[in-house]
Amino acid sequence: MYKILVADAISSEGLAPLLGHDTIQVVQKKVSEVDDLATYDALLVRSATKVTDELLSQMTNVKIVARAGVGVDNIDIDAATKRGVIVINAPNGNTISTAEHTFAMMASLVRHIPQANISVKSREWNRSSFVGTELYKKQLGIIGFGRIGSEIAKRAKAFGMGVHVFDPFLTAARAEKLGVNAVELEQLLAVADIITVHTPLTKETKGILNADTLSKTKKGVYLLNCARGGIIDEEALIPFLQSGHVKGVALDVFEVEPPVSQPLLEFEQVIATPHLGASTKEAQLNVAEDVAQEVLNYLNGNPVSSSINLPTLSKDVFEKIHPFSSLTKKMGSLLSQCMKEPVQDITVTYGGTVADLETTYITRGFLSGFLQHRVDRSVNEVNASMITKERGITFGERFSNETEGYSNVIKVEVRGDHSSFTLTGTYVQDYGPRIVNIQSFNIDFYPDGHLLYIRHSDKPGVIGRVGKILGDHDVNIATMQVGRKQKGGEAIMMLSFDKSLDEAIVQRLQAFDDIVSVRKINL
Ligand SMILES: NC(=O)c1ccc[n+]([C@@H]2O[C@H](COP(=O)([O-])OP(=O)(O)OC[C@H]3O[C@@H](n4cnc5c(N)ncnc54)[C@H](O)[C@@H]3O)[C@@H](O)[C@H]2O)c1
Ligand SMILES: O=C(O)CC[C@@H](O)C(=O)O
Repeated sequence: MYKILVADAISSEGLAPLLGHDTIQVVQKKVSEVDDLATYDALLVRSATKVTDELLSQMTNVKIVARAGVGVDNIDIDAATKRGVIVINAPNGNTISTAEHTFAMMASLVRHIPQANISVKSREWNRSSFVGTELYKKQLGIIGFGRIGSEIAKRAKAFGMGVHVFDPFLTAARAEKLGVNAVELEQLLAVADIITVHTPLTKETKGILNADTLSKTKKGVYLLNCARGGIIDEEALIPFLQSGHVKGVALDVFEVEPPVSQPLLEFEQVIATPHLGASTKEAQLNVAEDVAQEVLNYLNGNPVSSSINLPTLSKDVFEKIHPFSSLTKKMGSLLSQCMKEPVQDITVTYGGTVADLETTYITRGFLSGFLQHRVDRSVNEVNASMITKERGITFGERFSNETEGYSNVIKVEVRGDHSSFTLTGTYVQDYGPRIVNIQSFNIDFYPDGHLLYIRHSDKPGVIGRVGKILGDHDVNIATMQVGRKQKGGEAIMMLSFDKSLDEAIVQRLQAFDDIVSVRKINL
């Protein structure tokens, strides 16, 4: 049974994909009203709930946090990642609503509609105070040209406006396709009659419109922020409003929400809404449906397409990758149990058909399998790279044309303080995962269950003695593979059993002269 906590006001209709399953219980309550936080598998929020490290530490069973919206600034992504909790959002569902809201704010701003509305309702008829400005032929500056920014550009062009955009990640081809003028920030500031911001709030975008950049704008400029509070520095705005340099400002978002003591709200020429960009029936239905479906996918072991802390994969791609990431997880676990010393570096080399896939995900599979024996917290594809780095282990990927006769091959080399260990695996269609080389010994076995890895001398009688000891302890050998490089040199054995071996048997085997080492492995 999966338990899902819906902690903010999310469209009930949109949660339909999660309802009506015998195996899923959906609870709609604020976090503060829940006393069994540790029993929940998934948490769904909008922006009201702050998903902090502290909250996650209480939700010890949570596997996924879903944000029904775009911005994830109310979620501590690093804390979630460290705990192996996937964070997803709903990036597309509220784009149109927010673009339309921004446009409504822009029209309201230049035509003084909110002020005129208050005036008329106060029984005044004061037409001369509300003379506005046309949008037609005005120059619009858009900072941040993603989903919402580009929808605003389309609408601005329909209004006959010139559109200038600043976005360091915007390609010239996309700007040309959308018919906008891609410029540097300074050029945008100099040319725009109206500036609207549509970036996430990051270290780079916080205060992107500040005292310095505002001083480079045209006198009489209008500003809008329907993205995140803080992208326009609220305090820095005040003198520009007082001097009339900034003619008007429209704010849907604030550095502190609700903005109870925000002095900007005292200005007649500042209009505001209470974070309403995404507040339409359509947007709320869209984002709720999107996250509900994604949570269902994740809990059912299927890929999610809008993860913040995991590479996003389509179902097709996931199906291609899954056999390889399962193989590398086993390889990581096997290698970690064979090589019992501190590790400095891990290199995963891909050859053949697997090299064309999203290998970062497959490498994360190896890291999570490897680390699960070395860390005391849950590790999975979400937090594997982060924990590896935290442990000071470097890792990288290589690609090779060498396939050693297989259609696909994954070779891992792990370098430790005193030695290194290599392991090669392949996935054979209709047959499954195989380990085909250990430490340059060719071998062929299925990486699963209870195994024993023995390094020994290639001498008559060694295999017989191993068999006898196991027989003496009533242990049935399920499979046995041997490999050697040359006659009479060192050799390896990989045995599999139906149950885990007692440590005493391992000790007895280890005591033989001709046995170099014995490792008990559980996969
Ligand atoms: N008011 C609301 O209710 C509401 C609703 C939805 C989204 N939002 C906010 O709007 C913002 C944009 O949403 P979106 O869906 O368009 O996101 P998006 O990711 O599609 O677009 C953001 C764009 O900002 C650009 N960008 C990043 N750093 C930049 C920088 N330093 N300078 C200039 N551009 C930069 C990115 O390249 C990207 O193109 C988000 O912060 C989101 O939280 C607010
Ligand atoms: O949940 C909301 O209404 C706000 C959503 C919006 O800020 C977002 O980032 O998607």
